[in-house]
Amino acid sequence: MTAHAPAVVAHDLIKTYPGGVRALDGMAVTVEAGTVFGLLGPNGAGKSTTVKILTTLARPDSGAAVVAGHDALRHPDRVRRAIGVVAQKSGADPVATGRENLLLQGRLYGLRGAALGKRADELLDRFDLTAAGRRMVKTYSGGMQRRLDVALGLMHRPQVLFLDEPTTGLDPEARTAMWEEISRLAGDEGLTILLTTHYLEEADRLAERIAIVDRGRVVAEGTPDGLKGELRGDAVHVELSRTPDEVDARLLATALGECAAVREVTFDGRRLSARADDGPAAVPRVLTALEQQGAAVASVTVARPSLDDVYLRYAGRRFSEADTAGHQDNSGRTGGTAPADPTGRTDAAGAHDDTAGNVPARTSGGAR
Ligand SMILES: Nc1ncnc2c1ncn2[C@@H]1O[C@H](COP(=O)(O)OP(=O)(O)OP(=O)(O)O)[C@@H](O)[C@H]1O
Repeated sequence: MTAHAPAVVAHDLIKTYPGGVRALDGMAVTVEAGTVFGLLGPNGAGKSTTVKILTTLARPDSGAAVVAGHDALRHPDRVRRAIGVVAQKSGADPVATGRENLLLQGRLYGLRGAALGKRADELLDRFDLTAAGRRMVKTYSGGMQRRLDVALGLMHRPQVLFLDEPTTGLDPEARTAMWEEISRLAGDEGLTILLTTHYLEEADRLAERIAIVDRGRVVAEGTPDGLKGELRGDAVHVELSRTPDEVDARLLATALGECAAVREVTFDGRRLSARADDGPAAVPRVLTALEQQGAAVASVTVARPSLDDVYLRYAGRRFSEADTAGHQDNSGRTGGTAPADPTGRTDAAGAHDDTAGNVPARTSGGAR
């Protein structure tokens, strides 16, 4: 990788799973070296599929991906040596100790002797696991296990670390601790981190740049503040007393549009959202306009734009709505992510993911 080359460049990625599910539909991502980049999207948006391709655990139907200066499709072995992967499901052996897991991981990457033990102890210390290092992993709390997963991903000092939903399933306290840890990692010299998340707050807090992913492609990209800044003015949210039907919703939107104080009116059930240059000043006019249409209002809030507002603007629906709809959106299925395959193959069919077979069974928590 040359000094200023991006750590990850992928474009035009298309991936169709068996059964016709188009998981990626022109996905593109560029991550500058030494930065934290967030792929933010609801369930089923295509984040994990992107990570699987970038980490050589799946192949796209078409498109290109270069990671740490190596072509991920032509030289997957070179990419694997340069990256660490923390997959959604823990890769640690539950009946081995934390330290044993680290030692095994290090051996898979060629570390031996004193250097191996030193690196394992260094990481146990760094992730506050020294006291638990000689205990079996099955006795660890969720947060401890997740910290060990990240330590495993770092054992061989990768240039690029992939964190797939690093805090999903953690309680709020463990999540905050993990955020602090990731922020610290981001300060490590030269380490590039690509994380996927469906937590708006997580992306906002950790990532220097964010790509918002919806239905297999990026719908908006920028810094969290830049993205929010693009949405001029305040967000005005009105909770109606009852859900308007389609005709009423249209009438209300027209009436609000005419009152000139607000723009970009959208409905999500009983919730109406709009933008206003001066939110507080717009509220009385909004209430009057709604009242004139006979709509009863339960509550009104005015807020600075959030990433949820950014998502709404670019994806045309609320993040929570899309997250709940999950995989139904582009697959027609309701089933959630396909079960991980212990062989390291990540596609349901697996047959065309032939590169995955060469990954050491425990490569930093890959495809499990
Ligand atoms: N092995 C598979 N076989 C068939 N369809 C799949 C497979 N893996 C993922 N999909 C489908 O591809 C789409 C994208 O899934 P993907 O897991 O990449 O999304 P995601 O954004 O990571 O979501 P999540 O946060 O739930 O993991 C979804 O519709 C999903 O159901």
